[in-house]
Amino acid sequence: MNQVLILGAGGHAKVVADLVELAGYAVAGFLDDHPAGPDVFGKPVLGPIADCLRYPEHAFVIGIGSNRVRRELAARYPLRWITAVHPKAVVARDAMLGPGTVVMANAVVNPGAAVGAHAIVNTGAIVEHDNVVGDFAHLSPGCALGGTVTVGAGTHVGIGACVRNNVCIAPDCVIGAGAVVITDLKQPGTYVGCPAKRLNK
Ligand SMILES: CC(=O)SCCNC(=O)CCNC(=O)[C@H](O)C(C)(C)COP(=O)(O)OP(=O)(O)OC[C@H]1O[C@@H](n2cnc3c(N)ncnc32)[C@H](O)[C@@H]1OP(=O)(O)O
Repeated sequence: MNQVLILGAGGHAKVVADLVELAGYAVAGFLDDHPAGPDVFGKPVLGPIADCLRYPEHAFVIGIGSNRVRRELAARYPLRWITAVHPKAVVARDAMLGPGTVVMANAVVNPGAAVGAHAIVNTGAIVEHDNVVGDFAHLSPGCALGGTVTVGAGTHVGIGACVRNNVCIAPDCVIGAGAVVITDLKQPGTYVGCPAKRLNK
């Protein structure tokens, strides 16, 4: 059985550990620069993240919710990244999931969809047919993308947000909790409300 180490040891890392084990891997422990305690989810925190290079035999996954941090860690460390799918997620047989991507319980990834590397398809998120979801994106719990939606790399779609079919969202956007996106969002930025509008801050 593949031994997996998880980068990060916070709340998201716990959920990742749970699904990684349910997906058939053995979680050896966590690496975190500022852990809250010596163990998480019954597994030890073995050291800071930079120690990952001391474990060439292990496979890895990043259990950190920040899209920016996942991007930085993936660029810094040339590790063997697993893709992990919760056994109660539904992933079409032709859907593509990149390395480091996690798909959580009750999420659905429908036919023709492609999800990039180190993305998070969080609990109950719906990735409809022919969606293209970029690297380091995060689809929060309960969000729904209509058919043929594109979500740019590094974009965070907030909890419960909806995106109309055929809409394209630029990279590095934040879509607020509960937002309803009905037109293309061409500029990076934070968008909230129904219909979603750019937040001027
Ligand atoms: C398992 C997990 O937990 S996964 C993570 C799930 N979490 C999420 O999905 C969180 C998504 N984040 C949000 O919705 C945030 O509120 C953001 C990113 C949109 C905005 O956050 P901030 O930049 O900190 O904005 P802030 O809270 O200061 O609000 C600014 C304004 O936008 C409004 N606003 C903020 N969020 C929303 C929203 N989701 N919908 C509508 N209006 C909003 C606020 O009421 C405020 O309005 P005001 O200026 O008229 O008072």
